Amino acid sequence: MRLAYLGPSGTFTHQAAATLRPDADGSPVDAASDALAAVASGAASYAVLPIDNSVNGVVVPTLDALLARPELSIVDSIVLPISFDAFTPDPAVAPTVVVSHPHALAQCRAWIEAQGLPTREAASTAAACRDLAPGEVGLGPRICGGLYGLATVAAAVEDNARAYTQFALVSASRLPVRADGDEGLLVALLPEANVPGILRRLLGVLERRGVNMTNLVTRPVPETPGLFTFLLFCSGTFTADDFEAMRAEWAAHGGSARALGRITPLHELAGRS
Ligand SMILES: O=C(O)C(=O)C[C@]1(C(=O)O)C=C[C@@H](O)C=C1
Repeated sequence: MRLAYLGPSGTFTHQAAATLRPDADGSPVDAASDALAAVASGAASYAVLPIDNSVNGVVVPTLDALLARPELSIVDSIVLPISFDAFTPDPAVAPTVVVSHPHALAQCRAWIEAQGLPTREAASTAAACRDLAPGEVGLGPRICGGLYGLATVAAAVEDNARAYTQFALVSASRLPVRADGDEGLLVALLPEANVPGILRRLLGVLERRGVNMTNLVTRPVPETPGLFTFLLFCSGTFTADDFEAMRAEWAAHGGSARALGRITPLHELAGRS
């Protein structure tokens, strides 16, 4: 069974994929859209992608790729602690730039500032570490040091020692929509039109049903300039029937709802060690 993940070997996403589906044959790809294209075409049974980080927020390329693939849904998720080490391919050469995934650079601001170095973005943490030239410092998971023959400049350079990223397992099969206990649901709501009060009316459905919204993200609808999809990160307890009733209410208020799948609200982790 093939599983496409944001690669190359050694990314946090690789670690999430190996934990979610240890039996799968992992296949690294360069971007979220490529991973979902592989599932949509049947070339892979699953994809694993990062969704949101407790420090830097949602991973926009993953959300956009999911919105573009209504035939796919999130069937499982995992939340992993995130810590970055700084690596160099050649300790004898003075560092000139820090390279990593934009989410990694955003989570290590204090350390980067203390070095007084500029930054450069890479497609992933492991891609940054794999492609380092002398004088470049890469930020990535500890495993990248051994994988890519690098020397460690500094360990655990993140600003926040309790950072988490959530990763989604995506497949073409649709699970019945429900959530229980500390699970949540990610819902895409497309308003019919951008008119005054539409968001308040749509969110009223959650309030009346006692469903908590833990995050709200808006993404443009590429085909309709000025129209946005609202992505609702919800937490609560729903049955499939509850969701169908909510979907009908949203439709009555001018919104079409699609459940992207079950996720873990990151605030649920606040009390965990
Ligand atoms: O580059 C990686 O290692 C990834 O798996 C991507 C990613 C992300 O998209 O946020 C995953 C976790 C970390 O927060 C940093 C980068």
